[in-house]
Amino acid sequence: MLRLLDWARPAVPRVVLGGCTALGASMLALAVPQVLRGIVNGPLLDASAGHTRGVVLGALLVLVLGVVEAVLVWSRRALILTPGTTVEREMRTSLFRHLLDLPVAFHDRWSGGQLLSRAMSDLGTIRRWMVFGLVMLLVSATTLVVGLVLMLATSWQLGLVYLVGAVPMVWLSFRFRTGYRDVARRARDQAGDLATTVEESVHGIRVLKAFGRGDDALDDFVRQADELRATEIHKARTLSRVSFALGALPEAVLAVSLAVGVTLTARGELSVGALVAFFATAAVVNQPVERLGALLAMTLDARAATDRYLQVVDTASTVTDPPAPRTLPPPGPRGARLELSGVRFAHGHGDDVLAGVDLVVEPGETVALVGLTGSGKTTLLQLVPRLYDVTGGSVRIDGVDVRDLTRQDLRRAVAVAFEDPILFSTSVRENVLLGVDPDDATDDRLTRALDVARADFVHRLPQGVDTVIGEEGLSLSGGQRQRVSLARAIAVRPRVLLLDDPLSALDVTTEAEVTRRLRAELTGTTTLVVAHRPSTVALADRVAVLEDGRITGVGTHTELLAHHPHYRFVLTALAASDEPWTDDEPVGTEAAR
Ligand SMILES: Nc1ncnc2c1ncn2[C@@H]1O[C@H](COP(=O)(O)OP(=O)(O)OP(=O)(O)O)[C@@H](O)[C@H]1O
Repeated sequence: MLRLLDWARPAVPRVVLGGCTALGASMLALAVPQVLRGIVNGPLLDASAGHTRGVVLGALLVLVLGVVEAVLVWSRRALILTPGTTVEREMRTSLFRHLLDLPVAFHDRWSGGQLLSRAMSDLGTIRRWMVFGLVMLLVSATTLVVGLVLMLATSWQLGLVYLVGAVPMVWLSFRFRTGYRDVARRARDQAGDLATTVEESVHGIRVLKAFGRGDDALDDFVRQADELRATEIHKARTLSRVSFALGALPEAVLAVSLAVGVTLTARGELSVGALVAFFATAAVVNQPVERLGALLAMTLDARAATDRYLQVVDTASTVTDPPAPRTLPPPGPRGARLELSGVRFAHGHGDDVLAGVDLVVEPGETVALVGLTGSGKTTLLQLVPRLYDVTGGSVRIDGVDVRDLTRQDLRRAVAVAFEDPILFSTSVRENVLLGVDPDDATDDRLTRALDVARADFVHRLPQGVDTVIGEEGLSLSGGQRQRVSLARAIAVRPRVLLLDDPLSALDVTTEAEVTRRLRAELTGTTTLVVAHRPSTVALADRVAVLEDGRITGVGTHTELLAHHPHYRFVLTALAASDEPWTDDEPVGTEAAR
């Protein structure tokens, strides 16, 4: 948990100061019994002393000590509150920054709910522990030690009785620590799974409703909620057992001490004042002992939360900037040369999806990538902007390996329109200009991109391009979202444009219009487009066939149709699942032009 210092360092002075005030308050509480001893042994029992005056002075001193203690307790809260929230914000920001930096492969493995629960409830737990648990644990431990010393000094026999009683308490605390640690971690992981279920159900609410599977989702949720409840009850039982023991043991020890103490006083071996002081001190010391269970539980919860937090933060990003980055040569008038040589890739520890892809897209050229479903077309596209890194071979833009560029330079040069267009809950303008440098984010750039993507419907939205579109653009239709997403890729004016079946949700007329405009616009851009429809192939100068993880044919549509059996097979499969495909369809360079 020392690792928390990485974020908490600036807050340390105030936390230490807060800890000191809390300690001061505890010490004052321990001072009260000593005043009592003075009162009992002095003005109360000593007939020669001025009774009333002494008692009143003593009472006044106790009052002052009480008031100062209260002020110190208040100061602790005031001192620690702000740094606690600051540390939480810093840790949350670090986590989010890191999540943005981690490669897509990481996000493939991690569910949203697990990340969300780390960012929210785990960090809340860590903050509460830092500002309360940690401080109180240290203060309680110090109070305990100082109190024990005072008790031993007051009467070594009674102090010894108390110390012997402390042995089972320490043993119990250690046992509790081992048992509670695992269950605390399990509860947090289960809460993360539950959050994932909520997130997925809300995300897929339309599917659940359309298929009438709401009850199944609810059953699933209730099962997970029950599991979490069982773990929480197990946790609470473990804590209540130790809390009971830590509450009852000191009382039992006090009962024994009382018997021993009264005997010692009766024998004249201990003054009445010392006896009173011992028990008043024991009453102060018992408070932290009784709190110990809850504080230990809080600490172990915070430890589980810290482990979960560090698990993400310590995951190294595998897609990083090179130590000595290269820059791309100045852009040519026709776009960049995209070259994939011997490219291999496997998702996780699975089989190779790409097993030696060789493909060159010349400057300004548009190549359509065609292959059966699951052949790896989307995967191949994602290797260019380094959403994943190749496991073999290389991807080069104008002769420079994409891994030798900084990610910022690379993403300025490459833009992608994904098949599933994700839009953010911001305005159309911000969505479209997302990848454009702020200095270049002009109205002209926006309008032109919207025009080419035939997304001019946005001008008819209530606030035009400033209309905030719903979560993931849900308030737009599928085709509208695709066009905004396409406009976003075009607005970057990249050297290399990657389109993953970007027009699949458009009607035939709109698609033909977008295709025409794209062809006119893409003269200075090299484009690789995944095609599922003949009309998308119409965009292309050449077609590349992806088969068994390799490019097995490159040529115009007509050439491939004549000589490539797998191409014909893919086309038949695509045509069967889509619109009719005929030989005289206006596709390929010759036909399209
Ligand atoms: N994130 C992932 N993790 C693990 N495997 C994946 C992942 N994404 C894709 N795959 C697998 O990789 C293979 C290629 O998938 P990919 O999406 O690249 O195919 P595709 O040719 O684009 O398919 P489609 O035409 O249906 O869009 C598939 O077998 C798929 O199951």
